[in-house]
Amino acid sequence: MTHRSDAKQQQRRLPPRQAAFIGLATGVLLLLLIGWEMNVAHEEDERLARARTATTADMMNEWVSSLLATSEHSLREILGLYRLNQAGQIEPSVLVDLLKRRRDSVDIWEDVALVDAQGYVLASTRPMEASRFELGSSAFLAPLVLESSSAASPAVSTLYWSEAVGQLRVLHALRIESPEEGVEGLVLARLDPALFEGLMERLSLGPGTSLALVDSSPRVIAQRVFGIDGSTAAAPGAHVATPQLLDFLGSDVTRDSWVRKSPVDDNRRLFSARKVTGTDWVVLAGEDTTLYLADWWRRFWALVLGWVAMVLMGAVALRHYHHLYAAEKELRRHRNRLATEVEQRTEAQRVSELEAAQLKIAAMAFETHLGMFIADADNRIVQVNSTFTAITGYSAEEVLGCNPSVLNSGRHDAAFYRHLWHSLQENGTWQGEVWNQRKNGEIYLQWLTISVVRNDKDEITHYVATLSDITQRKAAEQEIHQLAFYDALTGLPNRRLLIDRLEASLKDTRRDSQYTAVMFIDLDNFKTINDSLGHYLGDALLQAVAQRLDDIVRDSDTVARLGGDEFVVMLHELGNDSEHAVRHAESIASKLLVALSQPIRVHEHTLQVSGSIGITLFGFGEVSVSDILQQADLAMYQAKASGRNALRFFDPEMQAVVVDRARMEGDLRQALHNEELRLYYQSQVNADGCIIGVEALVRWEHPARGMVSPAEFIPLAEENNLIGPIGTWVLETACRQLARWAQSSTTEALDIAVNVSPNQFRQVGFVEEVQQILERTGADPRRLKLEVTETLLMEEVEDVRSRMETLRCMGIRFSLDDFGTGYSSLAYLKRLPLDQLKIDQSFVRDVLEDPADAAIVRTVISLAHSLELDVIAEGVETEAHRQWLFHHGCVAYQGYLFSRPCPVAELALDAH
Ligand SMILES: Nc1nc2c(ncn2[C@@H]2O[C@H](COP(=O)(O)O[C@H]3[C@@H](O)[C@H](n4cnc5c(=O)[nH]c(N)nc54)O[C@@H]3COP(=O)(O)O)[C@@H](O)[C@H]2O)c(=O)[nH]1
Repeated sequence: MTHRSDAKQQQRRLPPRQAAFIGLATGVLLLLLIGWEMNVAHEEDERLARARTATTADMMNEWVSSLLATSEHSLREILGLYRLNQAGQIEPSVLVDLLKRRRDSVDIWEDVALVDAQGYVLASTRPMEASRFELGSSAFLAPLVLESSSAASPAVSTLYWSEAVGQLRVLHALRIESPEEGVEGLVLARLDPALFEGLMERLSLGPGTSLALVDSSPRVIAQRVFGIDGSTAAAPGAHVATPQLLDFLGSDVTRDSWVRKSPVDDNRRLFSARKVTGTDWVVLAGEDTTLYLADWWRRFWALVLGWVAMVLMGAVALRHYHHLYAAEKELRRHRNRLATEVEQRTEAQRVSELEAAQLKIAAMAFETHLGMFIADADNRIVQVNSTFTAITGYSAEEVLGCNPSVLNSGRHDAAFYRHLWHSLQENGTWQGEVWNQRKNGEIYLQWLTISVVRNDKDEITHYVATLSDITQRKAAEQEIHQLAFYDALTGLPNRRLLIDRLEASLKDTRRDSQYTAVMFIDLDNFKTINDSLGHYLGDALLQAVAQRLDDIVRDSDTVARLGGDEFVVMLHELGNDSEHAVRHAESIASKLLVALSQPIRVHEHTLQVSGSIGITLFGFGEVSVSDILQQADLAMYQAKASGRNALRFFDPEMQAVVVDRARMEGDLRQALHNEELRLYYQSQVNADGCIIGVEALVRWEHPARGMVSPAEFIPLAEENNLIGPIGTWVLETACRQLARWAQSSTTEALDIAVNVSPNQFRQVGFVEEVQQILERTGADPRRLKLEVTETLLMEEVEDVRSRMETLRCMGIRFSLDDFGTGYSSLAYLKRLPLDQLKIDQSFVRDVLEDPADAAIVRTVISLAHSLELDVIAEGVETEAHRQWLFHHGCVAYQGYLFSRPCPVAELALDAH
């Protein structure tokens, strides 16, 4: 019986050959499984690396595109300036000035020039620029001027050797063309590739990554390699013509990726390539394969070693089995029972050894570079891997049995988790970004994937979660975003973001019909400070200015830095009432001017700056972003021309006025030198109609404009510090006339009244100058009357009084001009050494019709009488005026009734 059953068992048991075959098959199967698993892991690691490099390449593409968009915008602005120049509205000298300001405000521009279709330089920011660009010989420039089909939008060049700077550079060019003239020329901006490299340097990407900007030749414009010893970045100009890159450049695709040895440092990398939008430049973001596959190799070797161990154990087991089988055969007849037991034990041992090997492989697979934890159906953690511990800081012992909520940061609300659980129940999976908290309290961002495991009865048995820390990637993305849209020095929005916001605001205002104000701010004396105290202090000053501007506006408004010392403030939602919007914008701009002019403490220095602000409003009607910025810029230019620390609004005619004023200012500087000023005289008569004196009134005989009224050029002279020399000339000419008249008995008693503007009167040395003129000309001071206005008396009254006293001691008299139109304080009438009140012509004009004007004139006359001052009325045009004035006690007159201002030769002095 025992023998029979032993024999039966012996028949059922596998012969050693079959067992060896099965063992071999199992080994091969496991090898295949390992191969499959490693392949999947390799693809996954490569996919993740590709995603990372793609993100970096996209961001870099976005960044470079944004810089070029800013450059393009400014090229178009320069095109606008060129048109104004062509229309004669901008002087060539002003054009160069405006080009320089545009260049200083675009970070990536080194120089900018306007060239005509033959390549002759019309205007350039580089004083030593060659006078002609060889357009025809340049493969880049020639098509722009010669081929009518080439793009109207700007184009970027490949790297070229610039003779002007003696280094490699790239050009950004915009064609100037019109339907009538065809191609008229080019706007050319020269870009220094070092700038792109400098910007890349600021990125702190992960180790083993590289970034390159390549032109279409293909040569490196700029490259950076991050955090790998022995890896070198290529110098600008290095050729990187790999087959993959050449294929990519020659194809229509705009994005691609490949793995190959870098032609620069021979390191094997995975590259993601992007064509920079609107150009044939390429951004290449690379990641070193040895780094992103490091985990993969660790797992590969662990699995291979595990497999080898298992094969060895299997071989040992088989060998053992073979021995036992033989022994069993040998002892079959004698020790059937014993052999059966041995066989059973052997079988159990074999199975447990195989199971142990399989478990070991599974455990190794669990140890991936992603954090993993498994929770049971009650959501209690049952297993974590070492990467989980590395990411969260929690060891397995600390979290086993705990709810995963131990990782919660508190940043997500209940609705977030409700949605997560709902997705798990419905779809069996959920993935997304989650803010979690490490054991040390640090909050970090992770990418979490949760999958549900179900049994045969479709009941949930486990949850498997993988998590990866994406804080660094997010920080890099944020950094690139910051660099693309914000100014690195001040942290304010840059030109690109400002343009985006302006575009958005244009859409909003069209919808809501609300005004938006745009203010262009330029610091008046920044360049001097920057040049004299150094860029370190200049930068600190700009940061302080940015802070001040930002402090004044609302959070919903925008303060942006365009570059250099140019800032833009955008005030949103100013309502639909234009007057209210203007008032509001003016009040904010005034606050900004006050804030800017306060002393600024910067690194032991106390600095003082001021600003000029140009304002434009939009909200109704069609206008483009470019128009808005140009309007504000021109308004700012006018503010600067008006004497700085000022604000100006733009209106439709303003552009022409600005240009006209700039030209007139230049001409006025020449007027004295060219002897274009003339002194006219208007007689002043007494009650009998006899001339008792004259008022000296200056005229400007402009060679092209004819006779220019002082009402037009005196304010301009005041704003540009020209009033001093002009006033001196008037005074000296009038005094010479007095000296001449003193020689004739007919004219010796005539007075001359000379207008003195407040700025002229306040000038240091004015009193001494009057004295010197009197000495030089020999004029009798008692015949000289200085006409001052009320505005002079509003500030520093003591100083004014003391100067007037000194001049009066010399014998000079004072007449108060335009009395009644301004401050009209009785207090200063009493305190100041005045001799005469002059009734303003605006009251005399309507004295017969307007009872209010009549009352004012009566009051001025009686005031003069009671203060024992003379009184004279100007603007007397009719006999009725004269009679009314005479009737009310005024016995001195000036006006067209008696004579118009005229050259001295035409004065009717015989009436004296
Ligand atoms: N600082 C200086 N200011 C000067 C000087 N010369 C002139 N001015 C000021 O410019 C303003 C305009 O002057 P003008 O165009 O010469 O006008 C004067 C007269 O022509 C005009 N006037 C005189 N009589 C009449 C009249 O009957 N009707 C009429 N419509 N206008 C008349 O009034 C002006 C004189 O003004 P006032 O000086 O207030 O007496 C003017 O403000 C000048 O002051 C200069 O050398 N320096």
